[in-house]
Amino acid sequence: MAGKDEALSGEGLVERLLPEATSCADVGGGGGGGKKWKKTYLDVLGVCCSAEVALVERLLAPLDGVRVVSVVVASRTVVVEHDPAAASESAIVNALNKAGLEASMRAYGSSGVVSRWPSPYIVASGVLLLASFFNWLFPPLQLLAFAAVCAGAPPMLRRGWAAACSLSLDINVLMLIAVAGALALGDYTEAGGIVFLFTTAEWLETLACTKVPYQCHVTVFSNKPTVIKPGRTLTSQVQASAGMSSLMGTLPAKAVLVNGEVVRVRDVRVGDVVAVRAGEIVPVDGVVVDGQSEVDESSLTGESFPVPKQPHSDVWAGTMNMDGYIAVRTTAVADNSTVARMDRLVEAAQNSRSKTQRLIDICAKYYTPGVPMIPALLGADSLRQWWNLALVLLVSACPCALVLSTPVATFCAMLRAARMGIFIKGGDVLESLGEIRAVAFDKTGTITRGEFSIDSFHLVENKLEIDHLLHWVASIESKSSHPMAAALVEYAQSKSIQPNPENVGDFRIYPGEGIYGEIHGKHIYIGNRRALARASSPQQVQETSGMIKGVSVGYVICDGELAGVFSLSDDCRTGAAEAVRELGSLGIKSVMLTGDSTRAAMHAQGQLGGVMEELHSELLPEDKVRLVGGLKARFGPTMMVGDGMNDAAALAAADVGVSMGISGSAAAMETSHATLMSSDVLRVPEAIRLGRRARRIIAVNVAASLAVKAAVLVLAASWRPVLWAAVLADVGTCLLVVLNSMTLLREKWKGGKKGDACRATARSLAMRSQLAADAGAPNSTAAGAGREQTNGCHCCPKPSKSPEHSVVIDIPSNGEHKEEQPTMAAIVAKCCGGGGSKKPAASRASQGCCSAGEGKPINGTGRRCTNEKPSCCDKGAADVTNSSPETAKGCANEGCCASLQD
Ligand SMILES: Nc1ncnc2c1ncn2[C@@H]1O[C@H](COP(=O)(O)OP(=O)(O)OP(=O)(O)O)[C@@H](O)[C@H]1O
Ligand SMILES: [Zn+2]
Repeated sequence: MAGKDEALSGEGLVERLLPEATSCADVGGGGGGGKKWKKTYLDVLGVCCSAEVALVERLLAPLDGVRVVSVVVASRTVVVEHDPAAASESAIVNALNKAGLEASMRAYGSSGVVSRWPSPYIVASGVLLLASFFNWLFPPLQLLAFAAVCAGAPPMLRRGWAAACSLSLDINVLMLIAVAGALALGDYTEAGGIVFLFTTAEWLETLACTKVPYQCHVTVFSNKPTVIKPGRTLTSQVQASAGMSSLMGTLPAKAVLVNGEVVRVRDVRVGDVVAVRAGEIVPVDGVVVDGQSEVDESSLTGESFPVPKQPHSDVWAGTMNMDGYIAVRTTAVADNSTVARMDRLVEAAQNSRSKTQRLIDICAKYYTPGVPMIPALLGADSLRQWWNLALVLLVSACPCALVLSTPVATFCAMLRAARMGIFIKGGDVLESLGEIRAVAFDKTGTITRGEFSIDSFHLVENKLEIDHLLHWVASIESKSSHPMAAALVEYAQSKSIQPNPENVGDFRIYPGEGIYGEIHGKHIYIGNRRALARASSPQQVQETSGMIKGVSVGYVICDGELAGVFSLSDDCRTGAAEAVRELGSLGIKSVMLTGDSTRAAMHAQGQLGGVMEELHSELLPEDKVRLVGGLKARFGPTMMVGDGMNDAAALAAADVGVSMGISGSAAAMETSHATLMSSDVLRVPEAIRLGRRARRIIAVNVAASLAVKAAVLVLAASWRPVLWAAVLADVGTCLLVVLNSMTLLREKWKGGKKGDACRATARSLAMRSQLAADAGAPNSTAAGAGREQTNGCHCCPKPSKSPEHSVVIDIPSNGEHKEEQPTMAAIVAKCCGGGGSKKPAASRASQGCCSAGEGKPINGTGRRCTNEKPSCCDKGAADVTNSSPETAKGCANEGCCASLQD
């Protein structure tokens, strides 16, 4: 990990992309000569296409004290890293404004607020042009068209002049030449028309580009914490939390420590405890240490329902505390918070160019100088016609629409993805998404929840005391982040054995095998058969084969002797089967790659209803890489979805690597090309669909801009060159391209369908009931739900409303709302194994209904709990052949699942 960080900063990526929040930090580091570098964000409305990028760079580079300039065309943002002592912000703004680029400092948190009204130049030129049309009443009115040119041209002149000075041929210059030509021909109306059309189109385009997500932010969130009124629906906030690039702006500037002290968010240190009241935005990433509440995480995960929080829950900066009070112990400083990291990624993504875009940029470079050469080749009847033709060609030489075709669509698609809780790290990734032919899923933590429950834990030959062994195992596992580790620690705790990680020495991780640690002088390995083979004699390996049956079996080897054996199991995520089926309907192959045992892979496959086309188990990290390579060769572009350390290499090797969840492993998130912010696997097919749509839209954009250009040229050459038509075609296609790209944003997300609401309710309710139970509320225990309810509930209560409505959750204003929930919650908790809550394994097991089971045919009867049912009840029947008392309780599953089969 350290090596990775170095590699990143070595490329200057981290440094280049310091977030807004750090703008005052000294990032000079070495070699800065004591200079304080600052990052300033500017809204530059005059940035219309990539042609202006060079202009901005040429304008700012000569300024003393400016270090790095980056331009984000799609959002019209210029980011300047500078030394405020040498180059002040106003100097930078002035330099850009001298060229008419309409630059302004971006206020903290706001972004690109464009005036809704056209500038006075546009209005004046429009009115004058209109008046000139009445020249049939009074011929001198013709001169008003000339006045219209004079009124509308100043902004064009300023920008064109700046471009000309830096020897670049941008659209302003082309248009000005056309206007001058029309005036020279005495065609005042035509000249006035060009000026008016061009300036109006520019304004409309700016409006379209900037209107989209940002304004919602500015209006809904302010830097001051907004108090959400009871009864207000969440959807407005969902719409508001559109783009991650502007999410940083929602962070409060100040945080309140529990002792009442108000500090700047930047000054909050790791380990500080901050107080977050109802309606406030969580200012830092951390862990809840006190209080309970529901938090709206839609800004990060795209999931529009509140997530209950209680002590030990993780919370993230930028999410909103909706009701209740929580005290949060910080786990990262503001600049390192998830939202800050995502912000940097999004910015980097916007700067990176996709293949298509690079190709188009190259073509555009030759296109502009190439087009005006054509009239010479065509030949014209008269000088006047030649001249007209030349002007039309000149206007058509602007590749604006072509250049805009890709970045605007990419930008909109990435915003759309961000709203769905998918972070895509660049246009290239988006393009690859649309080409995916095969998807490889990791099992643990991706297809399954990664919340194991221990089905059995035995001593072998009773040489040791179980309490001692459990204490050692729990102590060593406390140092591991593997999902199995958490289950083993919880299991020990449920037997009142507390782990003592401080006593563990020489802790080691063997990828794909297990872990090792030394405690109280004992050398202990915990892991699968590979670990057993590593730590004990081949004879012992032989003896243990078939000794215990279970989904996943683990061994504890103490000083070279097998001391304990345990079995554990994990349940598939809700929606996993549906996601794979949807991928199938898109013509995409799905395979499972897991480091876990073959039995575990089969078990998961059973829960999924056999939807996976291939299963590969007992893989080492390098095997996953090899298999991803194989998939690429066999099927074409391949996506890998994974969560763990053991997936990092495979994620990097895939065409698109997708990491799961903000709480997934950091290594996976760093190496992946995209991140699902929630643990919803259904977003995988949705992301692919979005990628395909983006590709289609880009293709339409490119085709339309080329076709319109071609049509104008053909018309001009074969019939009559009409200058204003050429201008209209040019600016019109620009606008069309922008509007077409924006359809990517507008469409409602349909991916969740019925499952979305089901899960939302399930998770939220199950955890609420847990909260209520903890608080000792009456009639709220899971055990309170009757059996007949269990049978009748078909596992997850179906939402009664349409999916679009069901994500609108009214925020309860008082306690009444909560009181009617426990019964529902109890049903959900009972049926759906806790609906994803991180409950202790023991309590999950006690819910009986659908907790851990076996996908294996029951006792040779050939009956199998196959599941075409909603996947929250995708739990197999119990393996009744297992004589272990711990697993015998699994028999209870049979009843529930069997009843659901009918
Ligand atoms: N901390 C641990 N404690 C016990 N066993 C472990 C531990 N870490 C790994 N193992 C064993 O090694 C196996 C492989 O682990 P690995 O992390 O490669 O895959 P996984 O997470 O189980 O599955 P997947 O590849 O689907 O995520 C596990 O199935 C488990 O048996
Ligand atoms: Zn995993």
